[in-house]
Amino acid sequence: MGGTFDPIHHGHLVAASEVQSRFDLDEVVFVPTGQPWQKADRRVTPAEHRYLMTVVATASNPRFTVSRVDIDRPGPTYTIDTLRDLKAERPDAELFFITGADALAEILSWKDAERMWDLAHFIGVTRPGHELSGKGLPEDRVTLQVVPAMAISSTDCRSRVADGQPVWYLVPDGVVQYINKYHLYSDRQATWPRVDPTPKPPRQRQEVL
Ligand SMILES: Nc1ncnc2c1ncn2[C@@H]1O[C@H](COP(=O)(O)OP(=O)(O)OP(=O)(O)O)[C@@H](O)[C@H]1O
Ligand SMILES: O=C(O)c1ccc[n+]([C@@H]2O[C@H](COP(=O)([O-])O)[C@@H](O)[C@H]2O)c1
Repeated sequence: MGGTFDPIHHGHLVAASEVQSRFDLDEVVFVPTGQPWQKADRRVTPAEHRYLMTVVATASNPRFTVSRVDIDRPGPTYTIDTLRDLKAERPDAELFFITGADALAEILSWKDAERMWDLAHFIGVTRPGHELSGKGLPEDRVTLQVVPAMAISSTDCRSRVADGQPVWYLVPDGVVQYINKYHLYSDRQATWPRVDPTPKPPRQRQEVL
């Protein structure tokens, strides 16, 4: 499952868990994006923070792992490269790519979209507020899957932190604590690519989380 994960939330985790169970997958690999080129118009938290929050969020599930392939590859992140890198690491694996309804609707705008179908089977999952459709996509390479509705977005989580609202139970507890520890989102200063996951001294605004 690829994503910017800024931050990872329970919508991502429920979707991944549901698809793992439905398709009896051995492993769900969470792949945080390096440079999400279709989000170039907004600030994105340094990749190292997003990667570490994803590790924290998935650590307790033995079937969940996190890959660095996208954050270690220079340049814009393209799923065609993600799939090639994962296939190179796991030559015998059958790959499935999990994507939400909103992302699936844009998939034909992705780089080399027509070449992706040979590399993985795509699972489009339901997401509140978005219509799930496989229209225009190859039927034998795309499966639509209903998952429990979680009306959560990373955008909303970031806004809540910035506004001093809680994100408890929208994201895993460890992610709340990670956000608090590194003061993410509270002052909107964590901009890519200035990566500095070094703990900063505690500040007054800690109590907002
Ligand atoms: N609540 C959700 N339910 C189902 N799928 C989701 C949900 N949130 C995100 N996804 C899917 O997870 C993948 C990664 O999403 P992403 O990291 O961009 O999260 P996001 O909440 O959409 O972020 P943002 O609000 O910053 O755009 C995408 O395929 C997206 O469609
Ligand atoms: O390959 C592309 O051109 C492409 C364009 C936009 C998004 N993606 C991938 O789609 C996944 C979800 O992306 P996002 O931006 O919604 O978090 C993530 O793995 C991205 O790398 C891929």
